[in-house]
Amino acid sequence: MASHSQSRASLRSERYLTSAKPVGIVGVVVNRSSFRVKKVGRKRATTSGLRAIIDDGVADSGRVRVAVRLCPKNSEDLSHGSDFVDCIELQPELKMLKIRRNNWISESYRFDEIFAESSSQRHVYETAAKPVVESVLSGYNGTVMAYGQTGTGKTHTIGWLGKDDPSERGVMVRAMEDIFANTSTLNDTVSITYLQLYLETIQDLLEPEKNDLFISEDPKSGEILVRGAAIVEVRDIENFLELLQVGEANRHAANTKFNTESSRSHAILMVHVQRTSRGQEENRSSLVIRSSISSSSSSIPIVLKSKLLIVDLAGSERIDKSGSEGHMLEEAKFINLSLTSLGKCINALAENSLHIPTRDSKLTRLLQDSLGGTAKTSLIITIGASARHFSETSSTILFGQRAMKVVNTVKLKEEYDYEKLCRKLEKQIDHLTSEMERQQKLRKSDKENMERRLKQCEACLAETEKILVVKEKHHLENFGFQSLLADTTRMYEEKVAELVEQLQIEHSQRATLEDHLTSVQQQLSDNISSLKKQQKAMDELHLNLNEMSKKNEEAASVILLMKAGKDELLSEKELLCQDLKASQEKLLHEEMHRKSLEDEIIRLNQVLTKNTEVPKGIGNTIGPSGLEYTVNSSKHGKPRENIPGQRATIAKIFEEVGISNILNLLKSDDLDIQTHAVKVVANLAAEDVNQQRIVEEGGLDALLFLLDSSEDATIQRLSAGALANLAMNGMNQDLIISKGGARLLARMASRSDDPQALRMVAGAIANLCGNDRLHMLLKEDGGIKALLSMVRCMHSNVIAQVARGMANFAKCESRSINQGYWKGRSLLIEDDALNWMVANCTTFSDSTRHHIELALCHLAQNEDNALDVIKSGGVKELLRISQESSREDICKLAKKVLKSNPVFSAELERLKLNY
Ligand SMILES: Nc1ncnc2c1ncn2[C@@H]1O[C@H](COP(=O)(O)OP(=O)(O)OP(=O)(O)O)[C@@H](O)[C@H]1O
Repeated sequence: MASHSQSRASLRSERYLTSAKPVGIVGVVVNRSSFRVKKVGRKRATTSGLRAIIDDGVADSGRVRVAVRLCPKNSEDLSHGSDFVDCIELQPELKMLKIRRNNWISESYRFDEIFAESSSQRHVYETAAKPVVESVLSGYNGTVMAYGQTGTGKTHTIGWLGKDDPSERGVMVRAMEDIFANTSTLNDTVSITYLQLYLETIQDLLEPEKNDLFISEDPKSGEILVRGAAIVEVRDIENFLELLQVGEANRHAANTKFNTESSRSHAILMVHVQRTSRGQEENRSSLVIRSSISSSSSSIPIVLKSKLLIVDLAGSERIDKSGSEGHMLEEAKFINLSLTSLGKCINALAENSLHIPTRDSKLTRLLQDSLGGTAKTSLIITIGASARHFSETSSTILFGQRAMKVVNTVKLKEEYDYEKLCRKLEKQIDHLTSEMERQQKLRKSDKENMERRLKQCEACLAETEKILVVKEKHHLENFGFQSLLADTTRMYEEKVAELVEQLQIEHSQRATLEDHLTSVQQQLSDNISSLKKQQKAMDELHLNLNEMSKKNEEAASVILLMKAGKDELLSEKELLCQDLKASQEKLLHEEMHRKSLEDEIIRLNQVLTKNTEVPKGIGNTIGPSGLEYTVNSSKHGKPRENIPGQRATIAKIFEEVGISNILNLLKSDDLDIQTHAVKVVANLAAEDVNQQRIVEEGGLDALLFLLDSSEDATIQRLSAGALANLAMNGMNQDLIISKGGARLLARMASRSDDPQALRMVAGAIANLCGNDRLHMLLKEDGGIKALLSMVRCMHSNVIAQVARGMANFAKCESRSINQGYWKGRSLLIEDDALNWMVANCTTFSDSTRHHIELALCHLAQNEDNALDVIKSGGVKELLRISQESSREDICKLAKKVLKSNPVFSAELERLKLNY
């Protein structure tokens, strides 16, 4: 890739190419008859493809090949058709043409190709130009040139763009198409330079400001260069066409007699093709330099550079005939000068002259390489058939004939990319240098190791020698010492034996002493420990003694105290005995008194019972207190005590017996006494004055206890009656509820079927209903539900109490609402009392009915109950009450209720009822 971009860069400027880049040029002379290029897509063309191209290429002899193309007659020719006959006769199959001077004289000429008027552009290109293009793709220089009289079709043949009709494309466009098709954008570059030679001045047609460009020759390669000319890289055919059009627009043209759009300049298109090959280029025997490069450089890219010149010469015509004047005359002179110079060069080349006058004109200079140089050249001469231009046609044909004699020496040009080679070699050198350094280091360390080991060996050797010398010396001395040593040893052994003996004696003595010492020490320590023990025992004895004497003292004082206490106790005992005796006497007295009281109570109860018995057929009424009073005489006409009389009797009992004694009797084990006591308490509770004392003395608790625990139905009924009486008082109501009285009453209501008992329970609950503060608690304890449930016994007295309770409840609730203490749907309705009221409004006795009516009116007063009242049919009932109730106040109340609430009026309207 790097080398590729390098190649591109090197093509941007010829100056750079020729002066700076270190390239090696390999000149190879080849002598091949023809070139064949494998046609592959430009993008697919590969390096190996290029190599194949090069290897397969076969060059021709190198002679300039000349083709003749006959131009179709133009309008002018046709208009002069009658005056002049054609002077040209073609024999394409023989590649010959005949030119007639007159009716008698004609000359025949053979050319490489003859193109008739009808020859297509494609045929002309493929026959005359394509071989040159193929050789260029193979790395050789090539030239395709058109020469001929003005208006004979040079530009048509060479430079026609064929924009409207692609079949009309000329050599330039077709050549570029082939080049693009056979090169790769990856490895190859194609660039162009487009020049015109006008009035002996070279102008860049792509950058027209570059005028009067200078021609030079590469001293090494002999290549002709135009300094400063733009070399524009071309990507594809479209890109080329654009550039060509730019160039055409800048080309100088004028209207001549012969051609209305005559090219007055020579146009030279230079196509630079650079192809890069990579990989193993081993078999290039031609590469002399290869042998001087090591085998490792075999992958160096080889760059093939070739150049294709496509030249559209200006028209060759006789000045007098062309009708040029003034500036155009100047033009014509210059054109003819350059063409004449071209002719001269060709003549010289054809005659193998030593001197070729290429420097006579810039045209010949530019074409130096194309004619007699290293390029493969194809010349297309264009002629007209009209005899009018016999002279020009004849000279053109002669020009072509001479050109056919010019022989070129085709050369292949390859370059090595030395920079890349250098880089690669430098890399190898670096690698080898580092490898060498590494080896040197290894060798150095090996050498050091060896030297160190050698030194060690030498030292070892010296040491060994020393040891050997010493050993030798010792060996000699050893003899003298041995006898002396034996004597001395003997003597020492004897002395040692003596000493050992002495030592043994001393040792045994010492052991004896040590044993003695040990036994003495042992004895001593035994004595000391026994002394210590004795001391300790003494100390303990002392302590015990002290404690005992202390305890003795304490015991003596306690005994004294006890004695005093005993005296005291004895006197106390005496006093207590006296008290006990007195108490026993008192107790006896009280027992007797109690007995007499009990007798009295029994007697009184009997009296009371007799008095309160209700003869059959006579209804009882329940007083506001719930206590039963006889209100009528007995059936037998026997006069009864009236209520004040009873009260007086009870008050008398109360005064005489005392409330606490009576309440004590409630706890009696005797059921009779208990029953009588409950009766008395119940009757006492009917009096407001007694109620407070009964409650204060624990009467309420005792009654609730009996209600809860007694299994006797009479006691339960009487207790309920007593509770009913106590429940008349507001304060008691609070206490009854707080002590669970409502729950007990509700339980009794659900368990009992005795109408008398239920009447007491209903009376008690009805009294509690009269306290609006307790409504919620009463409901929560099941009081309301219990009240309603008792209607099941269908006993009028019970129902009367139930109705009274409802009236009480509804009235109090209504009052609370009015006072703002309560809001919302009635608790009675929640427990389903309303439906019963509506259904039973007219069922019972007057007093019961009044209670129900009142209850209904009060419920209807509450707006929140209105819908329930309507739903239950209560409106109709209210209307009836307002109209039919036997109590005036209830009638009024019902009317008021109906009037006050518009929903009732609406309901009445709906029912079509009037009030
Ligand atoms: N083979 C051909 N077939 C059809 N038309 C042609 C052919 N040759 C030339 N012509 C027509 O003849 C006219 C002149 O041709 P052209 O401009 O190519 O001549 P020329 O030789 O380049 O002239 P000049 O030297 O003055 O530039 C053009 O209109 C061109 O189309």
